[in-house]
Amino acid sequence: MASISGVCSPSSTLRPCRSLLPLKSLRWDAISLPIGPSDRLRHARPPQSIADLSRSTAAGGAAAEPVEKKAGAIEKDPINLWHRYVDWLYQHKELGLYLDVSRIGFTDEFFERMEPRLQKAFRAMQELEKGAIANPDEGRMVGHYWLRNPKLAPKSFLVLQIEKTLDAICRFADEIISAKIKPPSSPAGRFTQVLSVGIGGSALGPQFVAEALAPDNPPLKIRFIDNTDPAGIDHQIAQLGPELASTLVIVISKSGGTPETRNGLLEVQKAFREAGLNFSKQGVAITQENSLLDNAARIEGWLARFPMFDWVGGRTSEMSAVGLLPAALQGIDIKEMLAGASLMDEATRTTVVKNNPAALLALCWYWASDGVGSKDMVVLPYKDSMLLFSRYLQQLVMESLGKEFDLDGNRVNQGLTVYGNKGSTDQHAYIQQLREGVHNFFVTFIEVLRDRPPGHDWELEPGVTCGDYLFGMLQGTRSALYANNRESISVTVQEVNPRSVGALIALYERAVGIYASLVNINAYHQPGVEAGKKAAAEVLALQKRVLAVLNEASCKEPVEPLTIDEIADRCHAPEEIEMIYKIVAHMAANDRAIIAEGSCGSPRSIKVFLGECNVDELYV
Ligand SMILES: O=P(O)(O)OC[C@H]1O[C@H](O)[C@H](O)[C@@H](O)[C@@H]1O
Repeated sequence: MASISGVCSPSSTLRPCRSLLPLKSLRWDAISLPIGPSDRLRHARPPQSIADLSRSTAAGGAAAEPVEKKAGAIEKDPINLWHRYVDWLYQHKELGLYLDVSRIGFTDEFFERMEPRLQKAFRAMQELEKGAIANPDEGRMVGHYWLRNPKLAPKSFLVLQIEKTLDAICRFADEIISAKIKPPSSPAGRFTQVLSVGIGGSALGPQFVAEALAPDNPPLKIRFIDNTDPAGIDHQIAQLGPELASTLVIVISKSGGTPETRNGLLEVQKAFREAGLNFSKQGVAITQENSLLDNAARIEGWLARFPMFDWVGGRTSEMSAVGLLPAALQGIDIKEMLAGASLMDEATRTTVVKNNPAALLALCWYWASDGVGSKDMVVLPYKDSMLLFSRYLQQLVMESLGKEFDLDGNRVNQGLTVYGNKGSTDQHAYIQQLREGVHNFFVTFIEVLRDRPPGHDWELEPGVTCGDYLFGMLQGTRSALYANNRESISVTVQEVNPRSVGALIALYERAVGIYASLVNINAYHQPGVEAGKKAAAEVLALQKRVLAVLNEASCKEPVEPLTIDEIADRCHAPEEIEMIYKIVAHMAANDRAIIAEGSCGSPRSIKVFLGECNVDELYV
């Protein structure tokens, strides 16, 4: 197809038609929203203080209760602080994991007041583990805890399913690594690369674990396609180059119908065709039985298919085939990951709050963010390999806790914002603001005691190693923040290994579940995600209508160029005029046979027609 992008070239600048209202001029009382019974309480006036904020949400029906003003709770006396540290320090001996909550200033009264609600949360968790429908909106059980202890699953067929799948994963990974299963036309004679295609919960766990645990020379190297960005996909495929012939493509999607993942698959399949390779001999699907993906993989005879279970949510799927197969292919000991998670699960089942690290975390989050997400959680692992932990937690925490309604249907707009990268790198980026700027966060430090494998360390100056610096940076930042009343939690592990990573995942999964109970929300659904997906589908449907209208006008003799207003009119979508302009600009920038004459900066001046019309083309 001929394509001319006219003046809508990349250098054209798109400007808003009118200057936007400065944010400063927005006033609380100027915002008028539809007010329902619970809205009325929330919107009556802006919250004046932390306590007000909690109260107003509680009044709206949420489980959040007011917490007292916190300034007085920050202990500054070093000896008292040491006592607080010792009194509250949690240790899991077998895992070598510590949790220090001493730099969160909750009071004994708060702890006692929360006790009954924590007991309620424990009971809810026990029911969940026994197979209750813990995700009522979707009518689903929530069973990720069974994955690391199948005997807990409430039905014997579930136990079998879990055990059978784990065996199949181990066997398949062994056969791939040992080249018992080979790609048909690989010069290497074995699979050397994994290309994982998936998004959200079907990517973040495998990405985090690969970064944290893959050995320097894994049996198979892994790379990811986790978006529908064509340039990103091209980059991954180009990086593989001729090694595409030795690449195992794992397509991961619980639903089997996520558009980004489908697109990634179609792009990869095209690359296989162009390279003269047979995709089905190198493709593996991880998805729910009978999903679109599962059916395609079965009909096309892909190399293997592994199940995802209805009762495992995407963001808690790292210990299912989703996380275990990619990990096993990189030579990561997945049984150790499961063992670490299982040990942590046991530890977080205790109903003695002080001995339950997940309950302590949930309690700290509640205290620090007033039970309404008023402060963000900055996650700072001081270890490069843990870089993606915050990104992984972002989905686990924010998709689970970021909810508009509570379980009783009250509007609560709950959530807990998570961000962070790693220390000490971030000390040279944004710690300045954390120390001195807006006080809207609390920190979680992740400390790893072992700097390097034994026998590799050396002193770069007398008595001091490189790792000592990292340690010093962490401790220094923790102290400096606390001195300025900025609270923090510290989680310490001996080293980053499959066991500790499994334990950390399990710890945060449980903490999220307990916190969700404390604020009375469903942690296991994601209704908000659907709105964006629906809107995206509508944009694509509109694009087809635009193309149909343009095609008709461009098939006329002479060709009839149309203004954006005319296109909107002929699409019977005058209210979509801005979106139509954006569709035209996007297609024009991508050599899509659209000719847009005029200036992109003046949308009304544009006249559009197709470089080629197709009388037979059906766009709708
Ligand atoms: O695994 P899939 O069905 O492809 O879903 C991938 C992701 O899709 C959505 O965005 C959900 O909000 C995520 O929770 C999910 O992990």
